[in-house]
Amino acid sequence: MSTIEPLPDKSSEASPGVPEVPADVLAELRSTWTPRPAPDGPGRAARHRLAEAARRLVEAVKLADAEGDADALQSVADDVSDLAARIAALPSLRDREPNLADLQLHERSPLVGAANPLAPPMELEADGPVIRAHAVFNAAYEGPLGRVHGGYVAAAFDEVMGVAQSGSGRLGMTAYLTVRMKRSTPLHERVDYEAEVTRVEGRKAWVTARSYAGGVLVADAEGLFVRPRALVLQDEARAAGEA
Ligand SMILES: CCCCCCCC/C=C\CCCCCCCC(=O)SCCNC(=O)CCNC(=O)[C@H](O)C(C)(C)COP(=O)(O)OP(=O)(O)OC[C@H]1O[C@@H](n2cnc3c(N)ncnc32)[C@H](O)[C@@H]1OP(=O)(O)O
Repeated sequence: MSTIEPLPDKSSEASPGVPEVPADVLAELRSTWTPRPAPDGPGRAARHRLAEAARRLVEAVKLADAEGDADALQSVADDVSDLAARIAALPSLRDREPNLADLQLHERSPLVGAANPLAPPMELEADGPVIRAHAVFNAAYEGPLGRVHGGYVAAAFDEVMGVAQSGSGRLGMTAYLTVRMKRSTPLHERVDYEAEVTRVEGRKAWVTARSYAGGVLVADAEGLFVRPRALVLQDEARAAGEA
């Protein structure tokens, strides 16, 4: 757990241009990702454990010293290669229809997914229309020495802001994302995020976000999320059916 103070709560400061979203609509939009569900069985718990072990593996590989014992490196390369083949031979999600638990952001996402070894994983939390998140990036995410790669800085914002757009009452896709990296984002320490919708116009929602390390602002971002035309047509057909 972090020892830093919680970020200021801005959820009561209604932004102009953001419609009030009924609680049941927000809950429905967020049902695929919050709260982080407990594993729905021993297989899923084992899969999460596997992903966590794979995260440690990736970081250890990243840090393995080329000036160390070359034979030992060759030997573990063989072992890891065998292990990859063993895992690939297990029953695969490619072989069946994914269920709801498989599809959850918390399961599969490359940023928050417990089953995805690429995910740090980030933790997400809804606070009214504001989404808060935190993550610790290990050595595998290094760009500048000791600091998080800018692409991952942006990816983390996309995830948090992609979830925060639920504050607009519906979900779209990232049309643009602008990140201002004011300071470099540190590795190995908790980074906090907050994001919220600032404006909604038709199927467009603008979202802003900030990240902090040790309580100090390191980056902020603005993005536009657009509900694809095809989905808007589906929404309208559904609404007409319900009327
Ligand atoms: C859809 C729901 C999916 C959500 C599922 C979530 C489930 C879990 C819940 C939550 C988790 C979220 C966590 C994940 C977060 C990650 C999100 C991502 O990374 S998404 C992947 C990266 N983004 C893409 O791949 C987009 C690629 N682009 C497109 O598909 C289209 O360009 C799209 C949908 C953005 C717009 O296409 P059009 O054909 O529907 O609409 P047009 O007519 O082109 O634009 C509509 C309006 O938007 C403006 N617009 C579009 N793109 C713009 C841009 N780049 N900059 C400025 N304006 C733009 C246009 O000028 C137009 O404005 P005017 O109506 O004329 O005023």
